[in-house]
Amino acid sequence: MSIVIKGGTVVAADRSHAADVLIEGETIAAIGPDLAGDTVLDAEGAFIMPGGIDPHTHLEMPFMGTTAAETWESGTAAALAGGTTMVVDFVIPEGDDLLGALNIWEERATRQASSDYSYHMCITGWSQAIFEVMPQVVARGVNSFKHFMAYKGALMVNDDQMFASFQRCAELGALPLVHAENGDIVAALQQKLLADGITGPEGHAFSRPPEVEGEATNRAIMIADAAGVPVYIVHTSCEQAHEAIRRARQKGMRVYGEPLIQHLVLDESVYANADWDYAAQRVMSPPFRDKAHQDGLWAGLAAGSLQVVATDHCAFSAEQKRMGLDNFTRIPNGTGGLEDRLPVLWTKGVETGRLTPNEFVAVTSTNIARILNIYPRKGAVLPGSDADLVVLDPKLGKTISAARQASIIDYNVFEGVEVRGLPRYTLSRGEVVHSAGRNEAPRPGRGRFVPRPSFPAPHRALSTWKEIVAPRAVVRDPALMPIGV
Ligand SMILES: NC(=O)NCCC(=O)O
Ligand SMILES: [Zn+2]
Ligand SMILES: [Zn+2]
Repeated sequence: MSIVIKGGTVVAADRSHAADVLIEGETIAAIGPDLAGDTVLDAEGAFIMPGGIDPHTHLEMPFMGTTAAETWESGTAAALAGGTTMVVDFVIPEGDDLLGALNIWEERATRQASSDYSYHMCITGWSQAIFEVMPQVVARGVNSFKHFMAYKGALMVNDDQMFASFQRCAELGALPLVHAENGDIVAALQQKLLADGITGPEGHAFSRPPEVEGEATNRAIMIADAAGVPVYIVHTSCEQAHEAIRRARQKGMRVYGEPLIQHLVLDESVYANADWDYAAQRVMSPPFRDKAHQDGLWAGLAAGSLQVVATDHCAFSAEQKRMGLDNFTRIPNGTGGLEDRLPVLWTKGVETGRLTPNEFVAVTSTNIARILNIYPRKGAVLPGSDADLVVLDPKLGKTISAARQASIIDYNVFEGVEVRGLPRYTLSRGEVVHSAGRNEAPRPGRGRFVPRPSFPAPHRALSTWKEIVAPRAVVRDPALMPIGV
């Protein structure tokens, strides 16, 4: 059984060209003119792209005394409806039990996911047990470890713990990820704001100014450099953090930055909204910033100093957000975006000329697959690649509305935004899993785990260079040395 996608323009990260795409089974078999297959999908006037990969989701995440309401079933269905064919979710262990947590995530995902998926493992403390189990996590296809510099008293790790974990990542050929905000200063600012009588969602933004993100980003990069490992900074939201990443890259460090679609499009004015629910539903960390920061992020994506656009999809219901009605520090942090990332980025990025279609593909799919070591199985339109594809129709549009979304959340932070560039078709491993205008039911259990092997090459390059430039004692002729007293 084969499928041919006919009449479209193939848009890859490096070029665009008119071609048909032939799919046999789960993979792309051929790309070229006049291909034939059992089933024909019309791509006239549309772009054939690699399916989106969201490298940053928290489906059913236990956090801040509750659990994110978006399930693996609804979240992955929402992803496919929006053209994202793979998600990478964060496993949060309790204490040292990394493998136990991985099993819990595996159970949920295997049962519910309709898109493909993979995991990052979170390091929320440090011990000999964690040191010893990290290779087993890598052996199970999880090659990235996330560190929270924020959320003091909960998920936060200190510099010495992070340094130890980064060194272990270097040994294992694994990639450390960092949530970079100075958790000590955030906690102190939160207490000061509450004492000053600021209890509403605006307090959340005041307690996390760009400086706390910039400082932590610089520190994370310094620690990664000392440990001799590349580093990936999640949800880069401001110029201070971007500047740190840009400067490190100019110095030759392998540092990656990930803006979110929310930070690119939504700004801090939401927290001043008179409607408490509206403001609280937009509480996430880091908070939304002003236009100057947004302009910097867009420029970084075009210039290549930032590589990835993610969502950090961590979606709580309106009721859950009300846990912080009289205290902003109790509002569960997180927003959604899985279903909207591609169309919003297309509309606000490509249609405005901030990004080319090829850059769009790079930051939503190809760069992510490369950084996470699953390219070209994912993130590519090439013979042999998984047939995870989006036929994106630049004329197909909608007004975003929670009332019509696949996500089960009862609001949408992009409510009312008009977008174009919707998927005419989404294909996951050769199967049409979404067609425009049809509300597909979730297909729990069809998604598959994508193992990500360790990738020692960047680490080896770094350690080779570090060895060459390592400090060395000067060998002096004893005959020429001054005589000691
Ligand atoms: N970002 C956020 O507010 N919630 C999800 C957890 C995290 O990534 O920090
Ligand atoms: Zn985070
Ligand atoms: Zn996150």
